[in-house]
Amino acid sequence: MNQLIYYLKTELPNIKLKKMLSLMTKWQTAFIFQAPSNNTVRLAYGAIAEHYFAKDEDQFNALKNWQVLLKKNLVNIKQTSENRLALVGSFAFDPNAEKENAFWGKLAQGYFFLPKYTVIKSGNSTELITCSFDAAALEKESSFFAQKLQNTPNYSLTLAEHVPFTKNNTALDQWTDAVAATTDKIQQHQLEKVVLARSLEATFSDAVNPLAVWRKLTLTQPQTYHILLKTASGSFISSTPERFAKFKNQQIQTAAVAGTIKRGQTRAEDDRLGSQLLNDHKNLQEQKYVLEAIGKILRKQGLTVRHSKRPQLLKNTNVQHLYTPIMANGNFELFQVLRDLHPTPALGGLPREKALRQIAQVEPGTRGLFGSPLGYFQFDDTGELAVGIRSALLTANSVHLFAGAGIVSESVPQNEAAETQLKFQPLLHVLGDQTDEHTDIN
Ligand SMILES: C=C(O[C@@H]1C=C(C(=O)O)C=C[C@H]1O)C(=O)O
Repeated sequence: MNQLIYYLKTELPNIKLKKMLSLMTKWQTAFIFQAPSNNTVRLAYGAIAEHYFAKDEDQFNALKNWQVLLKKNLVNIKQTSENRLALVGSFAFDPNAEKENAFWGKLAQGYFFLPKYTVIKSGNSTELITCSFDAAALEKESSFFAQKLQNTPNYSLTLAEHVPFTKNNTALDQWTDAVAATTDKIQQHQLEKVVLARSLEATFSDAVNPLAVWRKLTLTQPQTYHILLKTASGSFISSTPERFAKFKNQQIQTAAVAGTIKRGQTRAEDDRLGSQLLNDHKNLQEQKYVLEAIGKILRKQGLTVRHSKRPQLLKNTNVQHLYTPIMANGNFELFQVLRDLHPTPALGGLPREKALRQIAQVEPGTRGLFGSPLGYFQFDDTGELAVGIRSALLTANSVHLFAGAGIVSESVPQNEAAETQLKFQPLLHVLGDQTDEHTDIN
């Protein structure tokens, strides 16, 4: 694509998020990104340019090349100083995956797009960035869209259309067998850690509305990211607690998130479980593998790496994790660092290639976007990506949920199954599931 793309940034009056969501129902391609405890929401409507990764493509290199090409063709018609135009979307977990799952459709290999309209809402200030191939039409398109936003009715949160639903969870026995076989291999020192995932399909009597699911997740999971990638072939939604990378000039922030226990019913029980986790050998081992691997990768790129010695707790509504924020400074080639980091042993394992082979062998299908970096790349070389866990693919009446757990030598298959069950809870709850599953893990 060698056409010039003109863009214009304007400030909008204060508009409610509900209106922004409401307007989004009309767009086939859309994206929303909100980081934890951050009052900034990025919303993208429509694609003016898009990139589906090809099978076996080096996805990080492909995105880099596409970004460079677009950058050459972007024209800021007002030359306003700062603007936050960005490519938005998701990579795939394993572009070389041989198995397939038809439900991923065109999203299987990952997808990024340049939005036609970008709305960034930070508190009371709202910015609109409009892109067009037609410079003469740009101002008109921008004000027309702004008007539509203001005149749209508030979005209703009704999820009634989602119930009742049926779940298909038959593969659980197969999954615990895979965990047992993997634990054996780890005990025989063939591997150190492997993260195994399983999926669950929920079928509804009616189409599931991805925007209602996104909104409900923001209300029930306040401590996580809230990300939605909406396309004609399905919507991927993630309420992940895990940062993959937040980057700007000379700095990358990432995190080791690994090691999990349930939340307590009371404050005292919750504290007890938290301190149990902070002192649990098996979970500390999971955390250590991730932290050391990330540190090693960043140092190899010549970066100075800083993090605390001991992990802290990251508390979500249904689970608490061991968590170590990591800061790296220095000169770096962004896409090289991202390629080297993915997948960290929080989603893949150690040693990486062997763990990925084990995953490919025992998991029944492809992970698609589950566990992949998803987020945005601004053209000023800043941006943020999260790890697409606590996630689901929504296609018409059907929702495929995914959850994984880190397997190490002390893993007990039933406990790992319970851990994945807990990780399904946030989405199941939002989808209207009332059944009380057995979710004990210790
Ligand atoms: C794989 C998932 O989570 C990952 C595995 C964790 C663990 O094994 O303790 C914790 C957080 C994530 O890094 C998931 O939620 O699906």
